[in-house]
Amino acid sequence: MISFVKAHACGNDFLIIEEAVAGRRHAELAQKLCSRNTSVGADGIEFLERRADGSFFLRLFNADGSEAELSGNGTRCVAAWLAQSEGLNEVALGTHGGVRTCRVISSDGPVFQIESGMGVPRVMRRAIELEGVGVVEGAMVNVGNPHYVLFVDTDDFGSHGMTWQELGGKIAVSPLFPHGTNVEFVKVKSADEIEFRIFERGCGPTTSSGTGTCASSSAAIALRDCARSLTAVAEGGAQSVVWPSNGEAMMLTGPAEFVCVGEVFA
Ligand SMILES: N[C@@H](CCC[C@H](N)C(=O)O)C(=O)O
Repeated sequence: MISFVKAHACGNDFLIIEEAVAGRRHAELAQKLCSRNTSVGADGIEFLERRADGSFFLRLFNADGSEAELSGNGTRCVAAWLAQSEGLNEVALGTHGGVRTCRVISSDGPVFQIESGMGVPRVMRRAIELEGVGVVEGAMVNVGNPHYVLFVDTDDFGSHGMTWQELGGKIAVSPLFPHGTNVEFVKVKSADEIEFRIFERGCGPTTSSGTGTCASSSAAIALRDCARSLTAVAEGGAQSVVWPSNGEAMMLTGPAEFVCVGEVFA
């Protein structure tokens, strides 16, 4: 049996498991335990390593067993857990995408509001050509992990005669991105509000993404003249970002909520 915590951030859900009990089974555990029909179900697993010097390191595995550099929402869920279980109201969490420092702003029962330093986004305008689709105009954005951001103005976020889920699925696995990419479809609603949809690498359509929020927002700020402080609304809810200047870290604020703790056969 493996002990876990389940938490979500705007519906983007994660299991938190101590690295010490993972053995070398990270990918296998992710595939097994993230299954929504046959196990607990989640978009990914955050494996929490406690290092001898007192620092923390997170390894994120997507539901398909692939390892990603980091998750913004998953990191926030872990920060909320460390606040709840160990009273750490500010914590630095190492990830393969860089160290993310998270600070509890408020809490109400199982719901925590947390501000996270998300590093400096890198935005590069880039048109891509997809077989059977044609040219797609968008931007490659790196926020510790890779994203491709497209701006759309359709009611249903579709583009190129496809639903956003269909087009997102094609872009995510295009050979143009050898390591795959997360994909966001962004609508600018006003100077300080965007709405977006997310096709996540290694997991598919999700209701929210922390790094996706940062990628979409930084692209909207850099390429669509949006305000440096804005609200990004996904299907699972809103998060807010502040990006003081292109060379500075983006700050992301949003919720994390505990669902349950338990033990699972694995
Ligand atoms: N939902 C996450 C992103 C998770 C990682 C992603 N699937 C990847 O492979 O990069 C977030 O909140 O950032």
